[in-house]
Amino acid sequence: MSAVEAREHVGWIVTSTSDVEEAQHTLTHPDLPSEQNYMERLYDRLEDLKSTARRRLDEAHSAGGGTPQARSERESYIRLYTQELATYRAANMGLCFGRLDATDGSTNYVGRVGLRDDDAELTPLLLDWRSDLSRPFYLATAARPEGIERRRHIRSHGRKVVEINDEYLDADLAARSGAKELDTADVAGEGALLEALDRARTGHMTDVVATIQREQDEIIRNQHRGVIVVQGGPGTGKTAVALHRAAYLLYTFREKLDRSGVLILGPNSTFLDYIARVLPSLGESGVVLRTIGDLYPGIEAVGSEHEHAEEVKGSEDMVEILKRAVKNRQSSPSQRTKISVDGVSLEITPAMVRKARGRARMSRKPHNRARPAFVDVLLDQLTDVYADVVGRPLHVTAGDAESVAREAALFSDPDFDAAVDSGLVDVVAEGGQVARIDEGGPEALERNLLTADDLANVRNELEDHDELAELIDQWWPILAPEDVLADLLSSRESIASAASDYVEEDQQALFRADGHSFTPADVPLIDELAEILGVDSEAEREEEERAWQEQLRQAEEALEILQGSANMEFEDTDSEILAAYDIVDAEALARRNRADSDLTVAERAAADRTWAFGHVIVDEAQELSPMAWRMVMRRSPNRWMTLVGDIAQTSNPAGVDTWGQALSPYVEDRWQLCELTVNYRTPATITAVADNLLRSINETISSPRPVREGRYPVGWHDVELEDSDAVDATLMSILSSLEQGRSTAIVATAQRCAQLSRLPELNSILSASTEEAGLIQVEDVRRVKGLEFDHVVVVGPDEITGGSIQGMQDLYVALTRATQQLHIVFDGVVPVELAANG
Ligand SMILES: Nc1ncnc2c1ncn2[C@@H]1O[C@H](COP(=O)(O)OP(=O)(O)OP(=O)(O)O)[C@@H](O)[C@H]1O
Repeated sequence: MSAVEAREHVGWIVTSTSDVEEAQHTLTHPDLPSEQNYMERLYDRLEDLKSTARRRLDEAHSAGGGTPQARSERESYIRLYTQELATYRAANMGLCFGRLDATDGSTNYVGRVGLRDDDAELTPLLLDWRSDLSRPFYLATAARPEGIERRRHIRSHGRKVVEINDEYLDADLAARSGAKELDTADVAGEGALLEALDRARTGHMTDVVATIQREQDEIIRNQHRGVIVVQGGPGTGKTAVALHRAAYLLYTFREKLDRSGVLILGPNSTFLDYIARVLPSLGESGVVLRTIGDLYPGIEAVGSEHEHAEEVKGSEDMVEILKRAVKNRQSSPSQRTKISVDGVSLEITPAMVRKARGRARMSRKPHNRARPAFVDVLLDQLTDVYADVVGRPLHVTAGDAESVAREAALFSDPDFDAAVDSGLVDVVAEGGQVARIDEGGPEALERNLLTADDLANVRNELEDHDELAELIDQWWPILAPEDVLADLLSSRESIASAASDYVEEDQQALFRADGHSFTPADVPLIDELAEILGVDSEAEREEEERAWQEQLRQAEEALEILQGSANMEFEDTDSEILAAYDIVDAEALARRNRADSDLTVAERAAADRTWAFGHVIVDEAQELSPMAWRMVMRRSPNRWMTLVGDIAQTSNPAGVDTWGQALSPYVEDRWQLCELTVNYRTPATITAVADNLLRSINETISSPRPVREGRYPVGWHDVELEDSDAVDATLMSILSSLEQGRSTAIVATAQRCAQLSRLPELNSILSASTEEAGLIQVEDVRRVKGLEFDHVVVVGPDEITGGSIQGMQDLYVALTRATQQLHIVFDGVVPVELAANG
């Protein structure tokens, strides 16, 4: 399908095949003055609303004191006006970009934000692009006009309207408007998009709200309340769609999502930085942006990983290995241990510890939360031992006096001899030696000299027993997930024990030296361990709530005391005198110590491992390993998710091969697949080369249709890569041939990047480049996922394909990053997969 056919596919009425230059040619539209007036009116109204929000915000800030209720109301107002102000500020650029003329004669303007007049009827002046009434702006076609007869695209610079293009959805009206006007207008609607696509790229993505296409809009507004998967090739706008969907959902389900938050996960921090401005430019700030590497609160995974380790750690087998690693920390002694309580020596046998461990395991609670069971069973047994030793009358039936005396020492009971003499001790002797001392049976128990209170006291004493506490910490320690993982990965013995069924090579892959920082592949393991251990924010919250109630009780007590003494002090004095209890209530007093009350939902959600997000969006979702899916699914108990990705671009060896396989453990087949089929980034000249490679990766995946033909052929350069001078000279020659003022990425394997960054000529160009003049960067091929540049120079394609298990996919990603020009620098051999075009 040609670029023009692709444009028809996305729903434009194309009556001419003119290119970008022609589309940009602006005819003076007869409505330009009236549209300029309307634009002025909109901006004036926006200014009014901004100053009102600013004034209200100032008032809310300066209002002091008040009851806790007033304080919390004030905080809500501050949040509300801050958000309003951010929305109005964000709407400043390109405030209005469309107009819809309906067949019933009504007219609506479409823009970044909804505006109403301040008349009595609050007449709508501008529709928010996300409102239902705005939908035909994105969806209406000649075949399905949705009650619209004309769609107008308005381009402006600041307040100045610079271009108006009309699309007629009604043939009669188009004819009445005159054929010439119709042709030009129809092409110009397309021109708005082509102009946007042709624009020089900075290091940051921009929103596409004025030019969202039909198939994209259908996904953005998809009402399915479960999992939707957005599959699309490179440049089809998956990221754009994901971000606009977040803005749409926050607008449409504001109340619910304001409370629960939206999480957007991206592949790496460079990518998050690249997309970070899109949502604020749409007026949305309450979204948590994270990578898998920083999704676990308090952990920042910056280490790098060998891909074999990435594969092993990503496999779901790790769940069992981690469980074993935790089990291995639940130990029992190999010998009897003695502790002394009130001068009484108590013996703890391995069997007693094993019994406690068995009971704790049987509780089926996570490790840390099973510890109380372990402690309980151990203390019960020790209390019994104490009772046996101290309180229970014993009965001697046999044995010689000497042996009995030796046993007496064991019991540290000064009255033991007396007990033997009086026949209270039951010693069983064999062969002239004491074989064992029986508990004495039910009658003896009945005669136990310790009361229930005595035993309770003994138990309390055992609870506070330092030596015993240390032993318990050895046998059933409280564990932190990051410590368990660090200990496991840095000990070959621990790995061998926990992963005994792994082959040597896989065990090796897990090992790393002590003190190594965590990698992104470690983070899902830490999260899994947090589950196995029971590191639970819910429990922490309960604990916090208990602490809060305690603070409140203490504050009430303090105020009561104050009140009591005030009654005495002020008995005969002026009743008008204000006492502390008049102006501070218990809650306000207690609240002074509470620091977290001002946190936003996004801040609280980001800090809480167990936060249940209202909606979760995953970009480049094909990169998630089975372990990472487990982690992400925990954040989305309601399974309302938008997963965006392209399985042809999977570079994680543990990543997704098929969506069904990745999702079935969580939602079986209850997920919806939406596909994007048009490539907005890469022109056809570049796509042709990438398509050759795609066929080698997966024959069944069809490549998206490019919307632009492209002005430049792909450049091929045969250079000996080990000859640094030659490489330097080639790169210089390529860079000087590129259109200036545009961004350029030189993409290679990490190893080759290290060589490139030492090339003298290139280095001086790199350090002198600026964003304004067109940034030039050297980028590791593993870091360019999701990004785009005007020009891309791929160095050493065969090194990229041979450099990793997913090398072909990495090269495919690299080839599809350019919006304008692609150059390929190879060393004698062009990978066969590209050769058709070499
Ligand atoms: N409707 C649109 N109007 C204008 N620009 C668009 C539109 N859709 C996509 N684009 C632009 O096309 C480019 C590619 O979009 P995006 O990065 O979202 O694609 P992607 O499918 O996520 O690509 P990849 O999988 O390769 O990372 C971006 O510059 C984006 O702004």
